[in-house]
Amino acid sequence: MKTKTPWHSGKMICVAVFFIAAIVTLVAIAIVQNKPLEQKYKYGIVLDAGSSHTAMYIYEWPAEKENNTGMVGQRHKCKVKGKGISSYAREVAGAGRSLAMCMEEAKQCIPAAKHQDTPVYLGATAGMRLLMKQDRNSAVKVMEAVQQTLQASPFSYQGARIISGQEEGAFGWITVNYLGKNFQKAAGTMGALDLGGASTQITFVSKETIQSPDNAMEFRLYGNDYQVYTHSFLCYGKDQVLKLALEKKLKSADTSLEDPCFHTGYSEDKLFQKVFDSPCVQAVSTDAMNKSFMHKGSGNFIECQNSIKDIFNFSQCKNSQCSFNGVYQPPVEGTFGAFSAFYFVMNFLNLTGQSLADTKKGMEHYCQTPWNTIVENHPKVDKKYLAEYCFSGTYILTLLENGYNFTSENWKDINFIDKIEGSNAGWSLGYMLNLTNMIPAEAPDTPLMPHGGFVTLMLFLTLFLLILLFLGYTFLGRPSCLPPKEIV
Ligand SMILES: Nc1ncnc2c1ncn2[C@@H]1O[C@H](COP(=O)(O)OP(=O)(O)O)[C@@H](O)[C@H]1O
Ligand SMILES: [Ca+2]
Repeated sequence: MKTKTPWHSGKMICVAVFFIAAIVTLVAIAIVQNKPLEQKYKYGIVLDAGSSHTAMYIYEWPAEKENNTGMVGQRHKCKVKGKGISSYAREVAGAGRSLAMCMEEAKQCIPAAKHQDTPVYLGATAGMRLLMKQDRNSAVKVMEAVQQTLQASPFSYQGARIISGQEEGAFGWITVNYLGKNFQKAAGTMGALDLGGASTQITFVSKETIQSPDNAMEFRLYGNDYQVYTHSFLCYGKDQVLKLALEKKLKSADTSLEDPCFHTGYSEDKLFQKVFDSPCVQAVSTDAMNKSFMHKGSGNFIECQNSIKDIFNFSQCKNSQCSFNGVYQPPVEGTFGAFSAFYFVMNFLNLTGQSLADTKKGMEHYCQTPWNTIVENHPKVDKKYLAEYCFSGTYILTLLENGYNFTSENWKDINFIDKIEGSNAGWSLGYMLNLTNMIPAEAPDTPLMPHGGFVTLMLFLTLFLLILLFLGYTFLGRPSCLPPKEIV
């Protein structure tokens, strides 16, 4: 007598084939679905036309994640050779030409197929704001020249304009908080301190209701409302402040000037024109402009600080409190990112992580070091920068402590930063994010789990059910719906 097992029955073979086919299909689908999607990148270009120089930034981001915070990163930075575009007032075509090399780099860096869809923006800051005051006609022509160069590139030209001080401050704040992924954190945002050559910006969220509309900016980002205090001080960038400081010390009849903000042994013949060529200082006669004076250092931090205090007006304030020059400012709150020249100078001086008292001691020591020692110790550093670090560091300390009212308690809340997650801190990223609508007002709906995770989970659950079914069949006997075993 032979017993025919169910495995030999046509029905069971059929079921088994279906089971196996189903598992193979599921595994295949899961593998295909989970294969990392070929990342499609998008690109954007921003030219930061500063008073001292222009920098081109190329940003990139995965196309399908453009509304997630922190997804846009800096792919490449190109420094334009030569000075800022405002220095081309007398030879405007040169401003356009100066950008050509960086635009060429952009063509190499961004895949050709993407050129047409890559937006390019140029934003000019305080150098051009000053030229606009001094010589409007030339300023307009400089902007036209840079516009022409950008329009001639294969990228999608989106505009070249002089941005306002409020925009410069606010977009710097957006950049640091976007890169720090702070917009979706409960911990709050970080203030932004930007020091340029011709202006400086302070931007932060204050508990206090902003008392002057010029200093208030409102944003709704990722479902949260932010009221931001911002102010840009034109002429208080470090290059213009040096002119303001020299103007205070120089009399038109002087042939030499002893300056505590420069090192002993430093001595340089300078034209009056170098000091008085800016709308930030009082004009002098053409005669006086052509004279020169011997700029000599005496290297004394305390005296330097006292001389720098003279360029701030601390006396008048129409609001509950002010920073300086009658500008309303609520008390500083929270942590701050201090970038651009704040970082360059304090990083050079090795004073980015010290207490306020130690920072002052460090400055005192640095300023009294003789010029020849400084030159010997830093043979590779550009002499122009090198000569000015004592002045710039002292100005930074004075601006932060006496201007913005940072104290020895909250000094540690200032972080001197160059980059966050590989991208430079500055207004340019925030500017592009804003213009491309990449920061949504409301938080995007996020699925419970990523797609890949979902497919994997479904696969495991299905396998688990199949195993249960199989075990159920072998241990508990055949379901009653199957035909009874035939005994032959
Ligand atoms: N390595 C460096 N050391 C010191 N200062 C620097 C260094 N690199 C750039 N700077 C200074 O940083 C400032 C940048 O200002 P910039 O962005 O051109 O002007 P603005 O923002 O006012 O239009 C300038 O004063 C420039 O001299
Ligand atoms: Ca700048």
